[in-house]
Amino acid sequence: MSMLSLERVTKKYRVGAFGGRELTAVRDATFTVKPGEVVSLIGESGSGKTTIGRMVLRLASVSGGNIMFDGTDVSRLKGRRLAGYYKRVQGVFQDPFSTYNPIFKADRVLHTIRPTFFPDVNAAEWRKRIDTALESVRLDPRQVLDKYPHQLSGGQLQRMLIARALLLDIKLLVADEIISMLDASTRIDVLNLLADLKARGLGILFITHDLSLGHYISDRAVILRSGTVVEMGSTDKVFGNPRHPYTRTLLSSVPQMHRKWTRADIARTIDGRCAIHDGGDCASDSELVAVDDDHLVGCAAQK
Ligand SMILES: Nc1ncnc2c1ncn2[C@@H]1O[C@H](COP(=O)(O)OP(=O)(O)OP(=O)(O)O)[C@@H](O)[C@H]1O
Repeated sequence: MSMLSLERVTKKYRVGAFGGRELTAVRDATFTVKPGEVVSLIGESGSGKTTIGRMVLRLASVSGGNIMFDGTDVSRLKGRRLAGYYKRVQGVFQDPFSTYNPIFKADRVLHTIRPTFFPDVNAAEWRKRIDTALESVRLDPRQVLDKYPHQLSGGQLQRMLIARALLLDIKLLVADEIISMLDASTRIDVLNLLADLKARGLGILFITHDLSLGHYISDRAVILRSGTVVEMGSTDKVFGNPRHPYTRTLLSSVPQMHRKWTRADIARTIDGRCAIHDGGDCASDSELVAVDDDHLVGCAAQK
């Protein structure tokens, strides 16, 4: 059974002077994440990836559709049930430095969750759990505890945030561009760590603009273009036999690892052939069509 399930999720923001205009950041997004599955959410800058992650984490409201976690509508959770949700679902974001307050020691992020989530666990037991969580993200407690953020590397801070998520015994991690800012060797370490966590049954929504990273780690890929899912399915199929011209454009630019996608890249995809209406009229269908088992593609005219 799917653990996380998005059903036609839409997000509209009010923008412009006095909020007079509406911007649809995400339109009808539908996909799932199962336990032990890594799903990559891939798209150019501004395609709505972070907005989806924020809605899953309840940091942004949903304008339409439903986000279900283990059969419960996430947007209806309140009070203790919402706290229970955050015990199972946590996010880690791009810039680890911005998550830490420079005036406090970094391990404060590990200590402060005890009173909120585990008031019955005593200090000695909590300290043991911290050591175990740090060791499972391959950090040596003696090297990282009692240090200020500026005394630790970006990779160590990022791992400490993952350890924080593990202390909560989460089932789903929303990882939003967590390795883009790390150097190449640390990036591989953190990817390997995510692979370990997945092997232990953690579901991961891995948000990235970088297809090569998405390919490396994920079981399934969801390709977002301007807020709309244009292609999704098993990573091997989406990457091995991309059917949407936008996915093809993204893939053809893979060697430029850290480049962010621009409007011009999107415009170029419109010249490509549509996998659904090959040679015929593109009708801007909003439904994705199955082209293979676990491989869905949208009409190339979709905006
Ligand atoms: N709070 C907000 N108010 C208004 N518009 C917003 C807000 N947050 C995001 N947007 C807009 O929604 C769209 C999607 O943004 P989002 O940050 O989700 O994209 P992204 O794919 O994560 O991009 P990036 O890779 O650059 O982080 C963009 O057009 C963005 O400008």
